[in-house]
Amino acid sequence: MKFTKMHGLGNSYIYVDSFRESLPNEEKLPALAVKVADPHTGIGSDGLILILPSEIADVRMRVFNNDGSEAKNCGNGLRCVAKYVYEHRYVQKEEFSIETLGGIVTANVHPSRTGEVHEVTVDMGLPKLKRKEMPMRGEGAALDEPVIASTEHVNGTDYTFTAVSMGNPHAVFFVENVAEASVETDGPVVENADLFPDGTNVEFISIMSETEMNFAVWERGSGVTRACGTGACAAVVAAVLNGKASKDKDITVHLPGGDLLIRWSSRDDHVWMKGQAVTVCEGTYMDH
Ligand SMILES: N[C@H](CCC[C@H](N)C(=O)O)C(=O)O
Repeated sequence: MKFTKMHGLGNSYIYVDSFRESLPNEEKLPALAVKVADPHTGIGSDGLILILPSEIADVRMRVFNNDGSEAKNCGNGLRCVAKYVYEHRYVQKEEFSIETLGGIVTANVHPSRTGEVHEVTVDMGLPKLKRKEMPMRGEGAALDEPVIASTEHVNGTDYTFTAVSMGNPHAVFFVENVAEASVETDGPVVENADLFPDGTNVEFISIMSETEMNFAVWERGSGVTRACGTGACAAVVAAVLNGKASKDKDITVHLPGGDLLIRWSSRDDHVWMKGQAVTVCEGTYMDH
């Protein structure tokens, strides 16, 4: 199976182009994601991303984490898919739509004079803030309420976080210093809490200024990654909701793998993300 390995700020995936490659049967996709992601017996990545035709957008992206679970969205993946489909001339325009399980987004590539794409802007659409939209468990009217700096009791510990869905769920914690955040202990506890029927991604944020924040992430289904595009969007939304940042400003999110520029626009309430997209290599995977 031919593949392309790409990354956004070190958040890498194995991309399979279904316009060129016949895909394995549906039921084999989770196991394929686990196999190709393995750094020793596979190719090595945070998961698998499929590039597919779409009936409702210019192209469709499917995302599988390295545990085989399918995700509804992937910000770094969207930028790499946009780079790939533009450079392979599947689209002939610089602005086009991408279908995800979490909804349709709009990508804008910024090609160099040689037609290569190194940076992409994505309109990630509306953040979803209601408890039931994460989804999170709750009762009655609370399901229609946002979860802002809410303290929830998880496995005997109180956790205070803000919940934001970018099509996929994020629990955002504000900490003094992300370097001291207990990403690998609190991350999996929150990810797998009964509170989240579908699990959740877990972000740890420290605010540096009105337009800058540091970021660490425990991703649902992949663990610690160097970057999470949807997580960076969720972090900026959570910061605004908590009065720690403002809408309509380009906020630099410093992720372990590099920086993303995120803006929550008051014009249409959409979240915009701008960042790199890099092709690492192409090859043939010998499934076994
Ligand atoms: N682990 C995520 C999917 C990948 C998201 C992340 N890599 C990004 O760039 O947004 C989830 O299960 O929702």
